[in-house]
Amino acid sequence: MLEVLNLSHTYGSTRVLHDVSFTVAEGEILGLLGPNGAGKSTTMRILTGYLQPSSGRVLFAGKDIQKEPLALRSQLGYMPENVPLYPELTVEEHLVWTARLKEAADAKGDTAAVMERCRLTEARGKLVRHLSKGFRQRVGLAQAILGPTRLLILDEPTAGLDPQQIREIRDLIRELGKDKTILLSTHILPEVELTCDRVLIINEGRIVAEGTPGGLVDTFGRHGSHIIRLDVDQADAGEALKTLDAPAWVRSVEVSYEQYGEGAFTVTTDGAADRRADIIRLATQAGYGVLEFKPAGAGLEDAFVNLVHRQAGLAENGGETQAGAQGAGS
Ligand SMILES: Nc1ncnc2c1ncn2[C@@H]1O[C@H](COP(=O)(O)OP(=O)(O)OP(=O)(O)O)[C@@H](O)[C@H]1O
Repeated sequence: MLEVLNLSHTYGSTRVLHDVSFTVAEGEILGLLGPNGAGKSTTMRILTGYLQPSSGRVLFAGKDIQKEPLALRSQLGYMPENVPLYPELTVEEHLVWTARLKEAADAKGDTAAVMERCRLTEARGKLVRHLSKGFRQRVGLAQAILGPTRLLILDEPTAGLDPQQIREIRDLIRELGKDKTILLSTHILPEVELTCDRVLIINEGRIVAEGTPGGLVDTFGRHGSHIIRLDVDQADAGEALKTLDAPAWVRSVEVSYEQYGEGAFTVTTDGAADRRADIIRLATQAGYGVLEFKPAGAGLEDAFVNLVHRQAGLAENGGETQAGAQGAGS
């Protein structure tokens, strides 16, 4: 549905996007995940036509949005990071006004349906200035889906919400995802794990990995820390630790008896290769029995931290900064 081709962007003399390319397929919920300043908002502003890229193209249903902006505008719902709303209007007045701006034939009818969908009906008479942040986000989402919207672009939709509000907005996004294509940005990992079908990880203006949340965990979980539990007691922990710490590719070993039980060690490798078999071999060749072996905290968070660290390490060593991780699990 959306094709992003070689986008680059420069603010003044600072290049913040480097040759960013990806596609968004019809019906999917795609997450753009990256730390603060990675270039998420810049990418989204370009996709919505608010910002002209320094170079690159965006095609919506095959049409170049720079040449034919209306092809996208009428079918796009955009929720910026801070939803601008008029505080002196009620929820309903605001949405009817938005529906009229979007040239709805039945502004009141469409508003009623959208308020129902976004669970705003009970708050219809409230002034926007009296709404909680969670309700303001719902009004932002309601505005975005009014009209013939097929594609929703949501910039940090849960930023600044409390845990209950976050859950409600996530549920709502998933529900909207049943009949809309959604691209959302976030720097919060559980967000993509819980909401998205596919994830792009962006760091320093580059797409450094792409895949399903599970696929990325699988790929990058191999390179991080692992828990190994051996048949050694407390007294022999020092000797076992020395054995595990011997190879140059081991970055650190910690005794983790308290967290993971007697005989447990956390082994962190340099991330350059999959060392799982090597760690087990190291222990067994030294005569230890391996009782348990598992990745330490194999969440997307570890995957993400590993990836960003690896990218930083490669850059320091003058290597290629693109981690070449595209396609993991997708
Ligand atoms: N209008 C601007 N002028 C100059 N630099 C900008 C401008 N907007 C953003 N930047 C810079 O561009 C880089 C990318 O910013 P962007 O807002 O796209 O990142 P982000 O991933 O959305 O981060 P955040 O979550 O913090 O908003 C940052 O270094 C930021 O300081």
